[in-house]
Amino acid sequence: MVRNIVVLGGNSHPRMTENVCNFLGIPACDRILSKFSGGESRCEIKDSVRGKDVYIIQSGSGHVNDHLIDLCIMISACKTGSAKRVTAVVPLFPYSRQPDWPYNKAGAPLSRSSESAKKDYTFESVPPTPRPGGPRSVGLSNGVNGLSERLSRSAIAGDGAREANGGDPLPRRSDTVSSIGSNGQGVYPDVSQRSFTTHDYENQTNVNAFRPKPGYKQWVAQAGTLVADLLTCAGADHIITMDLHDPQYQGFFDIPVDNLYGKPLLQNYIQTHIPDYREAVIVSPDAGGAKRATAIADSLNMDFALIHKERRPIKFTDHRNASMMLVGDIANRVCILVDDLADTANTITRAAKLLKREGATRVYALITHGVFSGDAISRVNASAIDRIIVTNSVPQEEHRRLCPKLEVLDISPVFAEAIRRVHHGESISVLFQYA
Ligand SMILES: O=P(O)(O)OC[C@H]1O[C@@H](O)[C@H](O)[C@@H]1O
Repeated sequence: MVRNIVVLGGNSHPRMTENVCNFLGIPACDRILSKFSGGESRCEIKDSVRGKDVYIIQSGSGHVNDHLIDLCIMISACKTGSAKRVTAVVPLFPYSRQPDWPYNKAGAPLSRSSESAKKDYTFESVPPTPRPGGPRSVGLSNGVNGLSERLSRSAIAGDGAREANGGDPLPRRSDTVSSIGSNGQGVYPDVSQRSFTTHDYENQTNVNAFRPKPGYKQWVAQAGTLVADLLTCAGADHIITMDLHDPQYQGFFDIPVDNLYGKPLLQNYIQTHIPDYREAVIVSPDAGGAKRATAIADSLNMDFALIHKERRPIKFTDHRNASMMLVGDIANRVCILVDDLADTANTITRAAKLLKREGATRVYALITHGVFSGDAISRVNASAIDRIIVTNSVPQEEHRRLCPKLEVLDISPVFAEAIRRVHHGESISVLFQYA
């Protein structure tokens, strides 16, 4: 039992608050956190925080914007309630991953959350990974070869082209059959009516909305700085988070940020759950995550391979689509994909398909933050991934119910210990070896 600590939970991850309190041997702070009928947040702190060291647990998932504003209000409420210090404990930090500029070359397929899109994934990039003399992918057994053909024709035909036989606008999305309506048109004629993912930035050909206007370089709001400022202005003295997509994001703050690592837990899983793991290959599904993945490969003395998202033109007419290319030999090996985040799960499911096509015997995906937005769980279920392991940096109960391939590693002890150490002014670097 630690003294003078108050742990206050937001609404984003009640299980995490409960676990952390159990580890620390203290009850969670009593509070009301709800909404007024007009939609504004209502926050009342029912226990005294005067002179206390307060830790507010709120993760960046679900209703992210509501949770973010609730976090700001809770921080402010504690500060004005005379708390000595307020630390925001944010296992998955919101708005720390957005691209600062839309890609101006073509890329991955659109992803979306429509109910109608929950089957018939091909996991193909269009065109497929080029291999000298290599065969084209045959797609999954759920049969979308015709679509694959049609889409590759569309890629070659170029922007605005129409199919010779029907004259319909060509379909643009490549990974679900249901993206093509019965009239042959994409089901999302209006970009404003559907969810947006970072893949939309990559694939500007899907929607005219991403075509830059002549003479104007499109400006993308960089909310990361604003969010850092909001938390600091609200009164946060300290941030504890885990596996920031971009570790440099810590520099957006002028208060201390402790960025804990998921690596020791993931590493421990490999050592204890994957038979003959030293014969397996660690794979990064994109160049951005290579450092994270090689760190694990180096620690465990394992081989490493990289999937490179090729966004440059690979032939004259294929100027609009990204392919994934494997760098490294994984034939007849178990592959372990390592990434910080699965959001739409587009990246890892496409990577898994590529790995199986290149001869992988089994594919694991080890991910710190399993956001699984939209139809991601269905996508994972239908994919070539054999086992997917995530931490509970965001709630995983529902995902686990829907996905038999999913295993969850509990990070509450890491956060509880980080809180205890920060409270006592002890070093937290030992947690970087935690397993
Ligand atoms: O493909 P989804 O799951 O949407 O997004 C996850 C990917 O996007 C990147 O920022 C992450 O590092 C990860 O590679």
